[in-house]
Amino acid sequence: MSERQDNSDPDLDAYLAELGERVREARARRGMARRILARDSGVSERYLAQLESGTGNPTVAVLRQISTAVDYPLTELVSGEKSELASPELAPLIARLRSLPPELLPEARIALDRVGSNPCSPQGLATNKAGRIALIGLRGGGKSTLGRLLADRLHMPFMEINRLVEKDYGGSIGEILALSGQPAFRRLERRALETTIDKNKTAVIATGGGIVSESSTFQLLLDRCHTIWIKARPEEHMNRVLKQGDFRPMARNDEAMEDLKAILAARDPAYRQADAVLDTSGRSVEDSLDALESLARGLLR
Ligand SMILES: Nc1ncnc2c1ncn2[C@@H]1O[C@H](COP(=O)(O)OP(=O)(O)OP(=O)(O)O)[C@@H](O)[C@H]1O
Ligand SMILES: O=C(O)C1=C[C@@H](O)[C@@H](O)[C@H](O)C1
Ligand SMILES: [Mg+2]
Repeated sequence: MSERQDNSDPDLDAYLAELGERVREARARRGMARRILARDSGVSERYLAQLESGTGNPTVAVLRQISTAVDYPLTELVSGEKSELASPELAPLIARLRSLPPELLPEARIALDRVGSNPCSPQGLATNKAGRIALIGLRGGGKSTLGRLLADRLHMPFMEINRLVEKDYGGSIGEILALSGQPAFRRLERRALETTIDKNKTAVIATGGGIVSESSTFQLLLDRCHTIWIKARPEEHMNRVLKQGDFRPMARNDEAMEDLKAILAARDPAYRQADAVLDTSGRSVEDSLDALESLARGLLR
């Protein structure tokens, strides 16, 4: 990697500032603290900080290491031109189509044609969701607290994806991320979701905050569950996460609040795709639960 030799080119300065912003956003969408990206990419934390602030002039090799670690296309990182892969609506669709065996592609095309010609089709798709309610959103929103209580009220099983992942792996989420890394965690998360959907026609499912960062897993969730985004003000997310004794996916440092806001902003377009939204800011658990129950009953009707 090379340091800037001079700063006399305003166009280059603007480009490097935008490049830094894109790296930061890709990192936030994955919920990776800078320290973790440094570990996974092999690029020093200090250099990443420089790059993100627009004062580093990275080589292509360095950008390639970063793009692999955050699993974001190198060409988009460099060019800033958003292809379909950067669109939160299109990317999961494309990922889903790519994952299909070739013999199913004609059937997929026919299904897509039907969506285009039949404005009532969302109702048809909703039947795939059966009686499953999935709660999504950043840590501390209240997915576990409210999900368990909602399941009691609706007389449904309560499933917690992170707990299923831990059971499958035989260790904590922290250990999975430290010992096996993000990609392994995302594969376990996908498997836990598939099993939960296969085994439960009705359930309240609490997901991990980062499930939206893996397009194909998120698309599966949107297709097969009624989804509700449980949100709160950034300060409340932070206070609640702190009370639980760890910071993930933020880093334990002075930038934690900045990280949290960046993660929320990067994931906002994905979280917004939920079928309903519940804001728990400044509300009691009981009050939020009542509101959640009425949203859930509305979706299940
Ligand atoms: N209105 C509210 N709704 C839900 N939880 C609330 C509310 N007000 C305060 N809380 C508290 O906030 C915390 C929410 O934590 P919880 O573990 O349920 O969140 P989560 O979304 O499951 O987070 P994670 O992604 O870490 O699993 C709990 O300690 C809960 O008591
Ligand atoms: O928001 C996130 O990126 C995460 C949230 C947690 O539930 C865990 O799933 C993991 O720490 C990642
Ligand atoms: Mg939880």
